[in-house]
This record gives sequence, structure tokens and C-alpha cells, in this order.
Amino acid sequence: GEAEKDDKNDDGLPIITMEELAEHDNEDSCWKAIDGKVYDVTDYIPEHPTPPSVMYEWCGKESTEAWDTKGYGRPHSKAAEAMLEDMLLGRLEEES
Ligand code: HEM
Repeated sequence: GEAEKDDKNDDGLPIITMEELAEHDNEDSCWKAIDGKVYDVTDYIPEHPTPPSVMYEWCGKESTEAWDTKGYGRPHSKAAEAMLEDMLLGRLEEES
């Protein structure tokens, strides 16, 4: 029905609003938006090869630039990109 159409995008992924993203800004639930998609990275934080603070800084936020640069101008590896796919939750709402 109409409601379903509003909730989903062409690719069938749930649409996640900026407000919803912003609620997941902590160690119990850490979501990040990267290139228009939203990922739940909570369980990966202890495995990430940096102090957790590097990851926590971006919880609940649009994190594309942090992802693309790792904070010092180098992109994450293809292996890291592949891991991210398993954490996919949905698509970030388009800005209006
Ligand atoms: C968005 C904020 C993030 C920042 C600022 C960040 C930063 C970093 C830094 C500084 C390193 C270590 C140095 C290096 O390998 O170049 C690293 C490595 C790594 N990160 Fe992140 N990271 C972020 C998010 C993530 C997420 C969400 C994942 C989940 C898949 C991830 C996966 C990895 C992996 C697998 C490595 C090992 C090196 C590689 O494969 O590129 N990171 N990251």
C-alpha cells in the first residue's frame, strides 16, 4: 500500500531518517551513514584496529568522509568494504 511505498526505496531497503540515525550514537547502538546507506557497526567496534574512540566519534552521524579517509587521507580496503555489507540496515533518507 501507500505506507509501504513511503518506507522503502527502489532497492527495497528500509529508509532511515536522520533523526533515527542520530539516536544510535553510542556504544550500545552505533549506526553510521556512508554513501547514502546506514550500517550498524556496534558489534564491530571492539574488533576495529584503533582505539574505540575513533569509531565512537562517528556513531549516529553521516560518516562518509571519515570512512573514505580514515582520518588521514587513506581509504579503507576492499576487505573492509566487504565487511561493511554485512552491517547494512537501510538507506538514509534523501535530504529535502
Ligand atoms: C567511519 C569512521 C571510521 C574511521 C575514522 C576509521 C578509521 C580507521 C583507521 C584509522 C584505521 C587504522 C589505520 C589503517 O588501517 O589505515 C582503520 C582500519 C580499518 N577499519 Fe576503520 N574507520 C572507520 C570505520 C570503520 C567501519 C565502520 C569499519 C567496518 C567494516 C571499519 C573497518 C576497518 C578495517 C577492516 C580496517 C583494517 C584496514 C583496512 O582494511 O582498511 N572501519 N579504520
